[in-house]
Amino acid sequence: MERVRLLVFNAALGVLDYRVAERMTVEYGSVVVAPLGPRQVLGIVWEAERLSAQDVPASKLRPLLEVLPVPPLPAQLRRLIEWTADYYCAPLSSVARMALGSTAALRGGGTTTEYRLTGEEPKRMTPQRAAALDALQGEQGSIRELAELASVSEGVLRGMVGAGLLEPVMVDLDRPYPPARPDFAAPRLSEAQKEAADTFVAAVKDHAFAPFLLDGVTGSGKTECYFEAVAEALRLGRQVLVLLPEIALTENFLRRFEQRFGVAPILWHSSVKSSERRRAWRAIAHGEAQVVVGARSALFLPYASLGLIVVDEAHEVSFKQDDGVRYNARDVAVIRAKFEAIPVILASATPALESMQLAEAGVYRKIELPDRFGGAMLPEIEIIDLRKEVPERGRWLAPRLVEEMKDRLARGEQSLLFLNRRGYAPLTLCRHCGYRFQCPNCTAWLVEHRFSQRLACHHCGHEVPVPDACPECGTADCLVACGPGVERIADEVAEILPEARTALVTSDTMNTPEAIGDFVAKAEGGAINVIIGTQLVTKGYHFPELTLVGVIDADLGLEGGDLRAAERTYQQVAQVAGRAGRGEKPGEVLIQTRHPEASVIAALANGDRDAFYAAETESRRDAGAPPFGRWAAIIVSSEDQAEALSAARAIGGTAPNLPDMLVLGPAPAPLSLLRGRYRFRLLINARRSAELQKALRDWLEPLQFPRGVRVSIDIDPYSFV
Ligand SMILES: Nc1ncnc2c1ncn2[C@@H]1O[C@H](COP(=O)(O)OP(=O)(O)OP(=O)(O)O)[C@@H](O)[C@H]1O
Ligand SMILES: [Zn+2]
Repeated sequence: MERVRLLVFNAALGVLDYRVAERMTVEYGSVVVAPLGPRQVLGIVWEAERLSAQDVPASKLRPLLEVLPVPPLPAQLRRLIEWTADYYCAPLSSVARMALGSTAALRGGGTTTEYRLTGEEPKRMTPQRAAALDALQGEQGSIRELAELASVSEGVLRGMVGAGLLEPVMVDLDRPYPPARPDFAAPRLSEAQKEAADTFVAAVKDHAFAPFLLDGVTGSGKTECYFEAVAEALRLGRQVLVLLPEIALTENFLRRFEQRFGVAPILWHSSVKSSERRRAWRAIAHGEAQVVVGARSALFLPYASLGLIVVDEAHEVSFKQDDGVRYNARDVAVIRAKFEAIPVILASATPALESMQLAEAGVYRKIELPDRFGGAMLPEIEIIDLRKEVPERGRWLAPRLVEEMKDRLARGEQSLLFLNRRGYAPLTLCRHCGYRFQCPNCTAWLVEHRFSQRLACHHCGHEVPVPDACPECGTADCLVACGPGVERIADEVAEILPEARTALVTSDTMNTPEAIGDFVAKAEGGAINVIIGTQLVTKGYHFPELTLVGVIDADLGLEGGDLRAAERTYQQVAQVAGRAGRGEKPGEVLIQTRHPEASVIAALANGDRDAFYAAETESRRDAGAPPFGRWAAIIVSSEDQAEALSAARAIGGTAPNLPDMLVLGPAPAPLSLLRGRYRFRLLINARRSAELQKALRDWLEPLQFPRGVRVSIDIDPYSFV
């Protein structure tokens, strides 16, 4: 090639043409450095006919500067990038950036320097040094990573290097990973498991696109089944990607993987340190990384020879990214499998309605595991009507739930209390004047956190210490906490069962792999009597002694009237209920509610999943909601309210009038102020036949807005705030 078209990493520039310098070889997908004015940009060589660019005569083209020493992005991945940008109306370069993941890795292998403690005693001790010595035991990383870990400045650590307290270690960036062994500890599968596993194994051998919905009740051994498919891919020398919805779950997965295959898988998520990301990215691109487990960002990496994708807990909403490129990793995983011509397994005990519908329609092949493994029974589910069984004043647990917890404690069994609300109380107000603590940057109340003694906004991170007096009327000691969060439930448990050992499981307490690992080990070893947690503990875990689950407030998720509220409530409660009775002892679930008549609560109580899905499907069909119709949102925001409003009106005023598309709004978004930006929203409801993305592009592209205005499109939105 003499002339190349580049997708450059600058959304404003997009596509530019260059000349290939002499003695330089490039291919489609090569990652290159090109001159741009006095600066340099990174770009990917793309098929010229697939990207339109301004026509520049050959004589005016500038030569490329460098081809980076990494394998070219494969064609299948380039097609996936195009598809994603097109479907989600996102800039190509923003999507492509997700494939590069670690820019440092592009510079090739070699070595990097990390630091660790030497074990020397400091001659001069300062509080910062003491903190660092304490926090960095057994750690190794760059100065920046260690500074973050120890919460001290980089200067303090450099001083410690000088004083011989920290020593440099050379790390080989491309040191190989130990190989996973497909037959290390193969389990004996039940009949149903074997049938499922055989189907997956055959599909991996086939090397053809094959989407599966693995629909198995909680505790049926879905993981064991898809592990057989992983083993087959390993035997064939092909790579596997396992997507999990949360970083917290990777810890648990890692241990099970290690037990099955003899080594840990390769992790990919935002908390993996930079030298490890660099190593992982290079191994992935060179085909040496065998099994990668990660959060959704692992989906766009440049696997050299992918053989299987698994999306575990595939119903989870966290697969939907709500900033930057607003894509749904579950859906894009299926598309990637299509481009790669490989099987993809969506595993869940509570599949999304969309996935169920695709299975009904024959697009996905449904594989069912209707029973728990090892003869364990699904738990008994009972309703506590909070209007009749009233908790004591100032408490949140109904007497029956308390009795059952006491009973479990006496028998040495575990209880789990679920409330999807972090902190101590969701709202704090002044008893004297009624003042409510609100976030200055968002339409949201500040949530009290007793452990950190702060009021925090869960949207933007704004925090203030809990004041002694009301900031409005100045009265001292007049603040009251309204409603419960998990910390408050933990307090209540401490009062009711003072001798119980409890664990509080939220993203505030389980914020490192060590903390999660520690919790899982304790819970498995029976060192915990009562677990109190948010949605973080609802799925994935297997504690054989856990026999009682209490749902503190099943109505919480039904507030707000979100399109998927009922479905989400069903999934969350069914998942948390699924933690009970997984071992030999039977499980019991108590659901506290004020609306026992709501169809979702009734379906949970009767264990009638089919009835719930059928009713929910009909109401979606009536509403033209997914999967029968489609939604898209346009969110307009600015720090200036008037500017945001006028931009939103301009968009509303030019809305196309199409027979298969209905435009609602603009209206202030429910979260009308977020991180200091005022937000307005338009909702589009389209028939499946509509050319939604094209209509949106034709509509929005000609419009111009002031610089401070941001307009983002959300296709198939999950969040309606
Ligand atoms: N064939 C088997 N041999 C031995 N143990 C098994 C087998 N199948 C499943 N198990 C064990 O049963 C438990 C439940 O399995 P697993 O966690 O895979 O279920 P799951 O279907 O993923 O459940 P959930 O959806 O609730 O997370 C695990 O401890 C697992 O190791
Ligand atoms: Zn805020």
